[in-house]
Amino acid sequence: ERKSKSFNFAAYHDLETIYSFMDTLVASHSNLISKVNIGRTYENRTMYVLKFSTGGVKKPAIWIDAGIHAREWISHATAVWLADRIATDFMGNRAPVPSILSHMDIFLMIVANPDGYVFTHLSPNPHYRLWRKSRSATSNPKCPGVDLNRNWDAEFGGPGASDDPCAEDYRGPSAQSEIEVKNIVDFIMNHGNFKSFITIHSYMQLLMYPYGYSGTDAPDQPELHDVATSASKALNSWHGTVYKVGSIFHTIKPASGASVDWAYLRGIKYSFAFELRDTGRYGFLLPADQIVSTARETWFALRYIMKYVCDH
Ligand SMILES: O=C(O)[C@H](Cc1ccccc1)CC(O)(O)C[N+](=O)[O-]
Ligand SMILES: [Zn+2]
Repeated sequence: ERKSKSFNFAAYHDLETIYSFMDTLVASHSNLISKVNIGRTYENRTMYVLKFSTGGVKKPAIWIDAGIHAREWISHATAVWLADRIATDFMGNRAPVPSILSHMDIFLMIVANPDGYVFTHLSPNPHYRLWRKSRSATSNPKCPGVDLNRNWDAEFGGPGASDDPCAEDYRGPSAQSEIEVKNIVDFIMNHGNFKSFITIHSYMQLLMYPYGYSGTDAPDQPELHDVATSASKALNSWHGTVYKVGSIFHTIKPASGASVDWAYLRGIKYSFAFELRDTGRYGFLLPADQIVSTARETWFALRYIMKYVCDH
């Protein structure tokens, strides 16, 4: 039985509501969870990461972010549910969360692109609701925004990214030019002890690993493929949802400047990207009545990955 007060996990919420959910969660689990301000966005909103820790200094850490693409609302909603689940499993002494948290810290960023997320709530009109990028000024006043998943220093400017500000995969003027990306990079580099980097997107039902910028196998491809395959089986065991597993390049598309490749190239071996439900029927407009089942099956995969990382 969850004592998550009256928060409605089966609905999509705006930024203000997500931020107050975070405050409530921290307040009711002050021994486990803290809220870390990692900097501001282009439009001067605050970027928050939830830190789950049982103490110690710079324990090996796992990074999970959601919402780097504003329209992928199921990713933010899943991250909200995951935050509550990690807390309740820890408090309820439910394996494997206590043992994971005795060895590692978990950093969960529910909204990696706050400016874009707010923009998607301004109107149901597709121009707003289906916005993907950030909201920064570009060289073209008619086309603001950078694709924050093409702005990382990982083969920046390579295949699968555009130099046209009006393109959905506009990479920005230079690697880490976007403050939202720079804040995360600085946080992870300053910490210096991350073992796993997991980014949550939608849709297509995929569990992917590096590289996106090239079709060549990453040195750890065999192990990463095994972990992702086992994780997708754990996910499938719950509701029967089928995920495809593979490298970003071969599974969805070439993509340079992506966060997963950046993390892997920086030595964060266990780097993965989730593409949540569905496979196209609703796409980015996934009905709210699928939030909890999507989040729960995703937890089974994440739990597997975190336990694997903890054991290796
Ligand atoms: O294009 C993207 O950044 C993701 C695919 C992806 C995911 C992780 C690393 C590189 C690429 C696909 C999506 O989630 O954005 C859905 N879409 O193409 O709109
Ligand atoms: Zn995405």
